[in-house]
Amino acid sequence: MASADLPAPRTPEGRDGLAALLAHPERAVVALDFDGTLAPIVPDPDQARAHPGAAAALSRLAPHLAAVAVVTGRPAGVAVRYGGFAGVPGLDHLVVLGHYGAERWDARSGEVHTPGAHPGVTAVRAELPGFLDRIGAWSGTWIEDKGGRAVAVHTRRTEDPDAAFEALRRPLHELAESHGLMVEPGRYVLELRPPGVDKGVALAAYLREVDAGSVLYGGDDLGDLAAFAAVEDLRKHGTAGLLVASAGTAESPPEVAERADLTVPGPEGVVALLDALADALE
Ligand SMILES: O=P(O)(O)OC[C@H]1O[C@H](O[C@H]2O[C@H](CO)[C@@H](O)[C@H](O)[C@H]2O)[C@H](O)[C@@H](O)[C@@H]1O
Repeated sequence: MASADLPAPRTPEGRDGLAALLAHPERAVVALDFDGTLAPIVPDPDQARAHPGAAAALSRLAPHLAAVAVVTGRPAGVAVRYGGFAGVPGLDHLVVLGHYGAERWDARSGEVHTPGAHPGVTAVRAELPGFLDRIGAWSGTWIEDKGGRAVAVHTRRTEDPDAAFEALRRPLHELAESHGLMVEPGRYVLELRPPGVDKGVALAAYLREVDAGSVLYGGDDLGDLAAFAAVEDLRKHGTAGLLVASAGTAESPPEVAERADLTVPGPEGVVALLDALADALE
């Protein structure tokens, strides 16, 4: 049963995706990015927390669905803590795919499975402060240490975050390449991490694992486009999918909203959508 509060996707594929979720929720997966989608963007990544209604909305929705997952660039354990996802009734089967799918936390076990430190990341973590000094990175450029699987360089707190970001692109690509890493660009952040997995690879594998009949994926940033591509590919092969952009601020990458079937205003809009879906299914 549809709810009056459910927004209508603007594409036929999106409308099919929503219809499939509502018709057969027991086969549907809802997968969401963390920063910018479930959690409002803030200047300090350590201060990011899920929207106050996020865990509650997910916990209302999850019992009706095949699965709920969070797919994030964060270490899985960090997303679990900042999301307040552990021990929430209804979220006892939640899965968090962290580090773009390299790590996995399962609510069932409470454990994180990680491939462990990557030697290239270990080397870059040591080299990066001196490297940024040498290339004259803008004042306010800041290194986020994400453990052994990635290191992120942020420009949000510089005087000109766009210029500081552009100035870093090439040198960081060269540094990453010299250590067998890749650069994942995001909102005023360039992340150096091992290649081989992305949100699309991780999402597609998870959907196969749970034998999903349909999927809703929501994201806000460039790293989410790989997951969008995975859903677009599944749609070509008969699995219905709804792509949701969490957008609406000047810094939201336009590519995300352009590719989405439905755009909602940031984490507030995402939580309202989850609640509307739960209303429709209850
Ligand atoms: O895949 P996500 O869940 O979206 O995580 C991607 C990166 O997000 C974080 O950075 C972003 O959020 C910060 C806190 O709001 C913000 O300050 C920063 O400008 C954004 O780019 C995080 O810090 C990264 O490690 C993640 O890779």
